[in-house]
Amino acid sequence: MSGFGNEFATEALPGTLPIGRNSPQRVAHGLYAEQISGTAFTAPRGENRRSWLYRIRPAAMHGPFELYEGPAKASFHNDFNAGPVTPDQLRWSPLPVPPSDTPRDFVDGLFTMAGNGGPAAQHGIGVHLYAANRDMDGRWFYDADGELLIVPQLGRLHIATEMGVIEVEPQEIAVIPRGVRFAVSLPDGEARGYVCENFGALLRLPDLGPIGSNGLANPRDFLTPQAAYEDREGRFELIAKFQCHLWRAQISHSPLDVVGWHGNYAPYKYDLRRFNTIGSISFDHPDPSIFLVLHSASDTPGTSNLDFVIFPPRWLVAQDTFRPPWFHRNIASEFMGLVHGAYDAKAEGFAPGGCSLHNSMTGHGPDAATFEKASNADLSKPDVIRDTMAFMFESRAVIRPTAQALDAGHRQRDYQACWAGLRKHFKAPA
Ligand SMILES: O=C(O)Cc1cc(O)ccc1O
Ligand SMILES: [Fe+2]
Repeated sequence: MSGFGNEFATEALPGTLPIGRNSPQRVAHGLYAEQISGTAFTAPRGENRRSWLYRIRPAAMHGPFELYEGPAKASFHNDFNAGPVTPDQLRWSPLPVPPSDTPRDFVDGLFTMAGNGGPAAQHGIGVHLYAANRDMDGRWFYDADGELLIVPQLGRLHIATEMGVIEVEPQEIAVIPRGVRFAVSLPDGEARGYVCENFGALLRLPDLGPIGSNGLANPRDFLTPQAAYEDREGRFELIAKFQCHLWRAQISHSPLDVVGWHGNYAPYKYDLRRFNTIGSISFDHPDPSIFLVLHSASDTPGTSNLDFVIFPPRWLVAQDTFRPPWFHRNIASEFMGLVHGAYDAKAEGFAPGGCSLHNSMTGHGPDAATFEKASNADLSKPDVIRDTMAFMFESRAVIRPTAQALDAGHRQRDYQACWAGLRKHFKAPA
């Protein structure tokens, strides 16, 4: 179903949805009615999100939760290192996909890189990578701490959720709302990518200001699944992330048993290749806010808890301009990843599947090779950047790397050397 944040109505069996009410005395087909709210009941109408689910069994039915002891216990968390945080520029090579004798499903394949804030404060983000080689089989996961923005880099994901099935491939994204239960299987046998866990206000499309009523990510390109349900019984597992910790409970049925639902709180996907990129047709490289796909607002207007920004294929035509990203220091903090191709500010070292972190006021920008090339480029011709998809999770607060990210084998400890070759060109006039 097409549209961002629409009021959807969908049923896998005809006649499931009650008409003119949400909670009739008896629901069709012997189903239970259940509401899931993603915003305060009294949130302004334009921001209010909730859905009504008509399901075989209510979500309350499962065993008691105990702390989860599986592999993700150590690697997937919100322990963002309360101590000193380095202002160094940081970069990592791709997280290796686990070997076949090390089974890791989507949840156990999560590896927390960095973050800020937390679910208790209801602001901030968790930045995670995943590398998996197994389907989630007989177990489902939900994150009570935040919505999950999933950015696949390698391999497709088949995400079966309470509200229907989403299939995504690299260069697409999926967003799973806080609390919605799901299982991920891997049609290609293995998968790797990035996850941003948003503890703050729900992701939404940005205002467009003078751009007008179209452009950037267009609402109709966001897709929400139609209802699909499983009627399955057995000895299964429900994993929850609740206040930074993972929990597990026995469940004797599939929680993906929603036969019909209506509302505006639902998972969705978006193909980043549909992004209508807007840029300079005169001079100067614009601020990267022009590439904003989705954002999570903070209490300060214009200053986001999270901006999800992409760097897609585009033409570069600006005259008398250094065309790649400039050297800069920002108040905001930037975690970058590369889904596909090469990034125009880095000639080498930023590989697909890799990531970098440039925190508040840390100087960064084009590497030495990119600077030399772009400073001498022939600007009489347009330049085209093809076959690329980089992205940024940008946050108003410092994105604190975890101890395991700083210690990781895939960290590039020589990253700063990419600027060492920048030569001194200055000559004072005689
Ligand atoms: O490569 C980066 O650091 C991201 C970035 C890109 C850009 O075009 C302008 C500013 C910026 O931070
Ligand atoms: Fe930057």
